[in-house]
Amino acid sequence: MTTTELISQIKKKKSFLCIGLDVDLEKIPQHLLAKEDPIFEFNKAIIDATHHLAVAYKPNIAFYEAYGIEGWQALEKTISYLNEKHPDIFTIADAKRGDIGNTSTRYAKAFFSDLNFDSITVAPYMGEDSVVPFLEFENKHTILLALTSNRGAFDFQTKKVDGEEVYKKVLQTSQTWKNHYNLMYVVGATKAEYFAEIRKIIPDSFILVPGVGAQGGSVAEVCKYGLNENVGLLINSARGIIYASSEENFADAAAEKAKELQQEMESVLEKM
Ligand SMILES: O=C(O)c1cc(=O)[nH]c(=O)n1[C@@H]1O[C@H](COP(=O)(O)O)[C@@H](O)[C@H]1O
Repeated sequence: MTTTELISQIKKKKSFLCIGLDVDLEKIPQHLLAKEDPIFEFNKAIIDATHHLAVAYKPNIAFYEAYGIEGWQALEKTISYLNEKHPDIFTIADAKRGDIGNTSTRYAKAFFSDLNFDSITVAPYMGEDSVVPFLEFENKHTILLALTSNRGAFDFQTKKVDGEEVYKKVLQTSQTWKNHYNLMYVVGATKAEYFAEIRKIIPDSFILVPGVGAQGGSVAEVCKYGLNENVGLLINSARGIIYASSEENFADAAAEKAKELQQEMESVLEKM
C-alpha cells in the first residue's frame, strides 16, 4: 500500500486507529475454544466488528509463534482475510526483526512476499545493512523502533552518544539510507513529551504509536506535537480494545472501545 492510500483512508474513516491483534487463548472468550481455530475466529470477529473504525491492524507475531504451527496458520489466515476482505486496510507485522543483511532478506521475504503484510517493525540495533533489505520492497514500509513505550527505553535509547540521544541518531541516520522514504518509526504513547523534538527530525514520516489503553498513554497528548499535515500518526491499542469483554458480546464491546478512540481522533482531525 502506498502512503497516499493510507492517508486517504485516514481521511475517509476520520480515524488513525490501529488495532493490535495480540491474541492470548487465556483471555479470549472461552466459548471460542471449542472452535477448530479459536485464534482466527477471535480475530475475524474483532475485524468484522471494527474494520470501519480502524485504518490498520497489527498482529504481534509473538502471540502466534507462542502457539507453534497452529499459531502460524492462524496468522496466515488472519492476514489473508484482511487482504481479501479489506484491501484498503494497512497491515503491520509486529515482528521486531533485523539481522545481518543476508538474514534480513529472508525476514523481508517472509513478511512482505509470502504473508503479504504492508509493513513490519524492525529493530535498528544492527545498523544500516540489517535494515536496507526491508527498504528495497516498493510500497512496503519498514517501521523502525525509535523510542519505545517501555521503561527499558531509558536503558539505551535516551542515553547520549557523542552528545546526542541514541533515538535521535536512529532517526537522523536512518533518513540517509537508501530507500529511506519507505521508513516509518515507532514512538511509544508513554513518551508523548518527546514528540516535539522528534517531529523536528522527521517532520514528514508516519509514526506508529503503541501504548494507548493498557499502558496508559493518551491520544490527546500524542497528537499535541505528533500530528503533521498528513496526520502522520497511527495510534495502536491492543488489550484495551480486544479484551473489553470476555463474554459472548466481546466483538461488540471491542467495537465500542474502538469507537471511543475513533471519535477522539475524529475531533482532533476536525481541528486540523
Ligand atoms: O512495536 C510495537 O508495536 C511496540 C513498541 C513499543 O514501544 N511498545 C509496544 O507496546 N509495542 C507493541 O504494541 C502492543 C501494545 O499492546 P497493548 O499495550 O495491549 O495496547 C504490543 O504488541 C507491543 O509489543
